[in-house]
Amino acid sequence: MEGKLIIFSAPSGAGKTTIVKYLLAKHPEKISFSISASTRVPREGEVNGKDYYFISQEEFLHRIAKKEFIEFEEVYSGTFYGTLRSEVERIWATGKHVIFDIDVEGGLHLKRKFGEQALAIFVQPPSLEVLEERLRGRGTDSEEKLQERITKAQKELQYADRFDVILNNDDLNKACATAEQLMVDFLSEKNN
Ligand SMILES: Nc1nc2c(ncn2[C@@H]2O[C@H](COP(=O)(O)OP(=O)(O)O)[C@@H](O)[C@H]2O)c(=O)[nH]1
Ligand SMILES: Nc1ncnc2c1ncn2[C@@H]1O[C@H](COP(=O)(O)OP(=O)(O)O)[C@@H](O)[C@H]1O
Repeated sequence: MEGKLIIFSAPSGAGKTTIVKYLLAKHPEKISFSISASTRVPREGEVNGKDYYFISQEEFLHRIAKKEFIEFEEVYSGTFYGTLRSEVERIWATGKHVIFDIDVEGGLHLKRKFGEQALAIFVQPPSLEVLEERLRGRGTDSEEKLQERITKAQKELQYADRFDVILNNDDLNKACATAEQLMVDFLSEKNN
């Protein structure tokens, strides 16, 4: 059985992981997280097979060759991320819908591929300055990586209007409540 796809995309630091985690905690019976494969080094507290499937670049390239990805990207120089077909099928087989935390290009790629079966939400930070503050506050990236994320964010913000919905994440509680409503409405639509 095929379910639906709920896609959250945004520049790094906009708050998509926080919002996705909120929805997963609140609706575990409806949705399940698409665990991406990544060649990134795990952050403090991240668990292999829960946050990501952390794999080597060699294995990633091998899986590209075997056509195991629905989409993949070199999101930051030298770091690959990708959605495994097996992951989406595994979740659908449990009767749940799939929720994604994925970069802007990847989100648009999935939307193009799945059309009405997917809801693509762009999480909009109040400003680039606030985005930078949030990234610094999170404290997970070196100055170099932070600058790379901010440069990429400037480009990504221009793609917001290609998404089905733009979700403002100024007040986190409001953003979570709106995201929940959007999701519940979309999942209750029958004809897609
Ligand atoms: N295209 C694509 N992007 C992904 C995938 N998984 C994660 N990403 C994105 O890669 C970027 C980097 O993720 P991460 O290193 O976890 O840091 P974050 O930016 O703080 O969430 C984020 O924009 C993620 O949403 C994937 O499977 N495909
Ligand atoms: N509305 C908000 N107001 C203030 N801080 C926020 C808000 N949303 C998220 N954050 C914080 O900003 C940082 C980046 O959020 P995160 O969810 O990791 O973003 P992303 O997954 O888009 O990179 C985290 O430290 C998070 O707690």
